[in-house]
This record gives sequence, structure tokens and C-alpha cells, in this order.
Amino acid sequence: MSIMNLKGKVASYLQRLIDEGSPIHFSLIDPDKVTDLEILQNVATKLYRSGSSAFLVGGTLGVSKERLDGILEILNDYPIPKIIFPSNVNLISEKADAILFMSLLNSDDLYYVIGAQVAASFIVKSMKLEPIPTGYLIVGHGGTAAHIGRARVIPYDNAELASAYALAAEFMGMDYLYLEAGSGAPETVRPEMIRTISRVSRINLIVGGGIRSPERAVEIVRAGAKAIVTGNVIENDTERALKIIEAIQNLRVGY
Ligand SMILES: CC(C)=CCC/C(C)=C/CC/C(C)=C/CC/C(C)=C/COP(=O)(O)OP(=O)(O)O
Ligand SMILES: O=P(O)(O)OC[C@@H](O)CO
Ligand SMILES: [Mg+2]
Repeated sequence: MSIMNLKGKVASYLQRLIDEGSPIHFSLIDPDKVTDLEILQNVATKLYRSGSSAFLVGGTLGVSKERLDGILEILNDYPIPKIIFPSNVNLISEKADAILFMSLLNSDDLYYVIGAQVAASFIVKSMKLEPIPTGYLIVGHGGTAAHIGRARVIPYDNAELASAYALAAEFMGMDYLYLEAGSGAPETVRPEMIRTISRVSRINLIVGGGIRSPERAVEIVRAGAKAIVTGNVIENDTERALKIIEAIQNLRVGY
């Protein structure tokens, strides 16, 4: 059996995109920000048609399991994965395909490093949700996630420190490292940090927080990110989000 087959369906799909040289785009849907399910359907259709690779569903504040389930039901109409982006153990649903099984590597609180994961493990298994082993590293602005997660944020310009975390995550067997500047961050993770990490570690980088222009998204992918996440820009200006998706697709190797 090949290594590919040992991975779950969603991990294999993401790995295939990476192997093809196709930049991954995650559309982050925050259940607390969805006011109207019809609007969500409209937006999700546009995101899917533009080539977004998967839906990430999660939020830090004001998210309930009921809301999460309602959103996942709507997203079930689209043939791309629905992946939970959990802020805590209450946001786990059998209606999703997979969960970013994250450890907040730079938290001072053991709960976010290993406690929540222990509390969640049997739930994830019984729901047959596919766990995607992911390190979560909060950088710079950090936003609400840094505050709630008690992160000792990595300064935007300390690429060496971020690289040490990336290598540690790789050595611990994590497939992905999510570099998070925080929802709505005024500045994204810097391309220089992404470039430095990519030189040091083979871990797949997911980059999110404050990405709101196609130009910045392109710089982030060119620097070595395998995936980008956009949340606020979808909520605030969907057409701009579609331009971001289009711009990174044009970077596809051999395109
Ligand atoms: C593995 C399981 C079940 C849980 C892990 C829980 C961990 C490690 C959480 C890390 C800390 C944390 C608070 C992460 C937030 C992740 C997230 C959903 C961010 C997106 O939310 P925002 O967009 O910032 O939310 P708001 O818009 O509500 O501020
Ligand atoms: O909402 P934005 O700023 O796009 O950030 C996305 C995500 O990284 C937040 O957790
Ligand atoms: Mg948000």
C-alpha cells in the first residue's frame, strides 16, 4: 500500500494538489458571521465555481454547534471538502469531512497545546472525522486567536524563531503548519518568513490572517506557502476574494 493510500481522503486530496503544484485556497466560513443561509449559498457557489479548494469552518467568538451544523449542511451541496477549523472542543461535528487537528505550538497554556486534543480525540474517532495533523503558530498581530489561545506571538520579523517551530513540528510528524497572523490582521505573515521556513523545513505551510489582495496572496504563494486562507475578505468583498482565488490559480506550476 502506498503512503498516499494510508492517508485519509481529504489529506490525499490536499496532497494531490500539492504534488500537482496547485496552490490550495481555503475559504474560511465563520458561523458567527453568517446571518442568512441564502446569502451563504450564493457566496459558497461563487467560491466553489472560482476554484476554491475546500471550506474551512470555524470562528473564535460566538460560535455554537447548532450554527456550525447549519452551515455544514448548506456546504454539503458542494463537492469539495468541509474541514473544521476548531477554536475549542465544542466545535466538532459529524457533518464535516475532516478537522484540522491542531496544537497551538506557541501557547503558554497546555490546554491549547495538548489538553483540547486529548478531550477531542475519542469524539473525533467516534464521528469518523478525518484528523489532519496540524501545528498552529500565531505570528505578529495575532488577533482574537492569540488572546484566547494565550499565545506568545512570534514577531513578524523573527523568521528564525518561526523556522525552529516549523522544524520541530515536522520532526513531531505534523503534515501542516498553519501560520496565523490573526483574523483581520492589518499585516499578513511576511513572505520573508515563509521563504525562510521553506528553506529550512519541508512542512506544508498554510498561511492566513489579513490576506485581502491578489498581489499579497501571490507573494505568499511564491514565497512557498502551499495553502492560503481567506476569511474576512469573503465576508467584506466576495468579488475580491474571487480575484484572489483566480490569481493564485494562475501560479500553478506549468500553467
Ligand atoms: C483539536 C481541537 C478540537 C481543538 C484545538 C483547539 C486549539 C488548539 C485552538 C487554538 C486557539 C484558538 C482560539 C484558535 C482559533 C482558531 C480559529 C477558528 C480562528 C478563526 O477565528 P476568527 O476569525 O479569529 O474568529 P472571530 O472572527 O470570532 O474572532
Ligand atoms: O479573516 P482573515 O483575515 O482572512 O484570516 C483568516 C484566518 O487566518 C483567521 O483565522
Ligand atoms: Mg473571523
